[in-house]
Amino acid sequence: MRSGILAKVKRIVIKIGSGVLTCGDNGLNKPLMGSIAAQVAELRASGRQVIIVSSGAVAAGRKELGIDGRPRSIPQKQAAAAIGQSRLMHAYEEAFDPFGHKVAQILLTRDDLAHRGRFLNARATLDTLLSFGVIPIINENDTVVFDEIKFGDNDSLSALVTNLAEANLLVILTDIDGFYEADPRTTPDARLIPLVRQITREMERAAGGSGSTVGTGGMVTKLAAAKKAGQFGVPTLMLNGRKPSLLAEAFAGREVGTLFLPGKESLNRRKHWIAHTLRPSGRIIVDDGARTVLARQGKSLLPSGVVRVEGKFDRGACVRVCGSDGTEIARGLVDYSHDEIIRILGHRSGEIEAILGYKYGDEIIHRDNLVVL
Ligand SMILES: Nc1ncnc2c1ncn2[C@@H]1O[C@H](COP(=O)(O)OP(=O)(O)O)[C@@H](O)[C@H]1O
Ligand SMILES: N[C@@H](CCC(=O)OP(=O)(O)O)C(=O)O
Repeated sequence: MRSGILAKVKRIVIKIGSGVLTCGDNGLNKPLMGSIAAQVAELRASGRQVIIVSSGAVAAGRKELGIDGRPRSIPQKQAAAAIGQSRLMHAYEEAFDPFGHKVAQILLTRDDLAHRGRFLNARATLDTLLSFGVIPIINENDTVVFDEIKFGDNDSLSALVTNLAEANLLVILTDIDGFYEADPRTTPDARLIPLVRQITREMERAAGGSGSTVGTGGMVTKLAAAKKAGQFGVPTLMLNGRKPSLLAEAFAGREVGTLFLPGKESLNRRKHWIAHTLRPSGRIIVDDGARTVLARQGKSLLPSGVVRVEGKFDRGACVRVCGSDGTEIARGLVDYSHDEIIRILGHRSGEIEAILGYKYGDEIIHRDNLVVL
């Protein structure tokens, strides 16, 4: 099954973790970067396109600044990223040069992808680079981000880039052989899970944080990324990137690492973007009747099912739709602002115009703009 899946893949996003690219306090692991470049060059020679999402800027910069361990403040981390990012790109240029491949740097914040126009712009740039045969290397723009516009970790970023690029495979290269039934740091005899058909709650509980001083998120964010890619119909292959030829071996048919299969039903690009890239700005609490029809029948959210609104947002904003127990059941783009919803909630759609003096439509969230989670 694996080789069947990998044989069909045309466009791949490869995420490379800090623990793969750096070796302790000695900065970037250039020999290993060379072997990754050789394997990527092989994939390119087989007619596949590759986009890299690379971590490592903070870890590389930290060495240059003489910071021991993790940077202690946000400005320190941002300064480390500023110096490390140029070192990182230089190392990639050197690694790909012997294979005749050019690389290009793309630094993103969540805002760049949450704005539909900028998202499409980034997409056009990616396509153009790929059409010139260049290998795009993406990282979070760590030097300028703050909480509101942050992806937070590159596992999440790689899942969003998979959507951005409409790739058919996400590869996560990390510092461990794959996903284990328990965190191997605390359970040394834990077994590797080679194939995951569906990410369960139990698996999420088995995923721990990062085991190194350079990684962010650990297995928690990797599972979340595999889940997001899966909702877009894309499988995720997690491999040990420290082993120099594993990527090539996996494509040659060797069953290494962990393969996460996508779900049977997948979201289209726009709904995936609403669910995962946009940042929700408020909550709409619905009654049990609305909850059932949204979840089971894929209907629009009408004012009659709304019980309460939390937060302030404009028409067109992305909001969470929650049940009365607070569980998030869906996410969507609202046709009315928070103060308009407060006035029409609990009423029939036919009454909207009489209450507001105007009407955009019958729905608070139209089903085309609603994603059940
Ligand atoms: N169930 C698990 N299976 C495998 N690794 C796990 C698990 N739970 C936690 N981990 C930890 O996650 C680490 C990989 O994540 P991280 O340090 O963030 O790497 P990266 O820099 O590649 O993103 C592993 O080294 C391991 O210590
Ligand atoms: N953007 C940061 C990496 C953040 C991150 O997610 O790191 P990792 O867990 O090693 O993939 C950097 O370049 O240092």
